Amino acid sequence: MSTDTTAPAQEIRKGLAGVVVDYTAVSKVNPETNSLLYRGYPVQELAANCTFEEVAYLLWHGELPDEQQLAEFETRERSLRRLDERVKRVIDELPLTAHPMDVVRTAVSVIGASDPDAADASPASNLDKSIRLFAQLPSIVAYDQRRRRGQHLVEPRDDLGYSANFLFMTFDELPSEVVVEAFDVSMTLYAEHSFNASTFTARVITSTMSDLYSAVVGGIGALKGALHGGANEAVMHIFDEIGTADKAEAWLEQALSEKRKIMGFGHRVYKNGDSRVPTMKASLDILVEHFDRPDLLALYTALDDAMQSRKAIQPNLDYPSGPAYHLIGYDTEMFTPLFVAARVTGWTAHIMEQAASNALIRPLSAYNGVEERHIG
Ligand SMILES: CC(=O)SCCNC(=O)CCNC(=O)[C@H](O)C(C)(C)COP(=O)(O)OP(=O)(O)OC[C@H]1O[C@@H](n2cnc3c(N)ncnc32)[C@H](O)[C@@H]1OP(=O)(O)O
Ligand SMILES: O=C([O-])CC(=O)C(=O)O
Repeated sequence: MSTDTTAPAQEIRKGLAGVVVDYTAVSKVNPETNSLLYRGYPVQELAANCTFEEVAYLLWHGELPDEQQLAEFETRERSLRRLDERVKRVIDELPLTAHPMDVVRTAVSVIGASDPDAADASPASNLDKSIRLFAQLPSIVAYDQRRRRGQHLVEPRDDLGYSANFLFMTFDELPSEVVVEAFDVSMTLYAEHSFNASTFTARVITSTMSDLYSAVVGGIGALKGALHGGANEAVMHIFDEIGTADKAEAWLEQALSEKRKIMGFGHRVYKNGDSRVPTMKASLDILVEHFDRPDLLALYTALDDAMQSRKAIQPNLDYPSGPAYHLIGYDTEMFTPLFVAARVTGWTAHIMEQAASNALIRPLSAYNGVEERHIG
């Protein structure tokens, strides 16, 4: 059977590699200068000087909040943290065999289905929904982590900031300042990254005039994959597989001979290193010191060194984030849901941007199936 090999009118860029599909004012990734700007601010400056709440506000509003705006925003966020009984019931119904990303995806879906204003896509309503998801995702992730350990739910505390409360709800104790800071930095670094696969998914869904919750659920589905957000979990599985630093080189040799992708390395846009890695690595170093785990740092360094001499492919943000979340105390399967809690800010900023200047996203394909034929 012959196939239609008609040459397409335009060059096909597999995976849309290098294709510019729209403008965005949310963030700028510049691989040439190895920089990442959120609304014009270098992400390193935001990580060093701002809380994650301020960064979320910036992504949504385009400007950092002044003192009063921040106080109002914090009060509102803290008032929305508690989960509805229905969301808790649905989480309780899900088997522990379900991946935590499936739990988060389902919980967001339930929040959307429970919102009588789900279909209202006005800017005010979308902002409202974004703040609610921002406030409730930590409660969902913390609850799921705890139920997997047979522990009871810990209610949020509205005298704590976002990251301190997130960790408190997860571990039922007040976290040390060092840990809160490292976690907060990771949230800021994970918050936004232009037209990555999950954000693009959310924008495609928004472009059909679907609702914000549906777009976020789609984003979660896209983030789950190991080539995207799922890599932070996969990094830790690799570390477990390798065991100790002295085995890293031989492990890598074997993995590459089997044509395996080494998780936490490589990037579609950055080819000379991910702009966020030095900041997250500095936080990892602090956590290693705090938890006295030089062995983990040795393994981190050994695999990175081996990868550099063998392939010269740089680590991406998932490489330092995975071991950082491990040290903080999360189970490996919870790492990508932590990414969701951060990235919901970027997704929703893009959803609002797409909705404000919409065009249905519908590319073309070149046909390479069988030529026209007829029945009989
Ligand atoms: C927060 C984030 O989402 S960051 C991304 C997280 N994902 C990962 O860490 C998964 C591992 N990395 C990868 O699979 C890739 O680097 C991706 C998917 C992130 C980027 O992929 P692409 O831009 O499509 O790069 P591509 O796959 O074309 O790589 C170019 C070459 O480098 C190789 N390469 C890239 N990354 C890796 C890796 N992690 N391990 C081994 N080889 C790799 C490819 O095999 C390819 O080699 P080839 O030319 O001999 O075929
Ligand atoms: O930009 C990408 O392709 C992936 C990434 O690093 C992110 O989403 O943070």
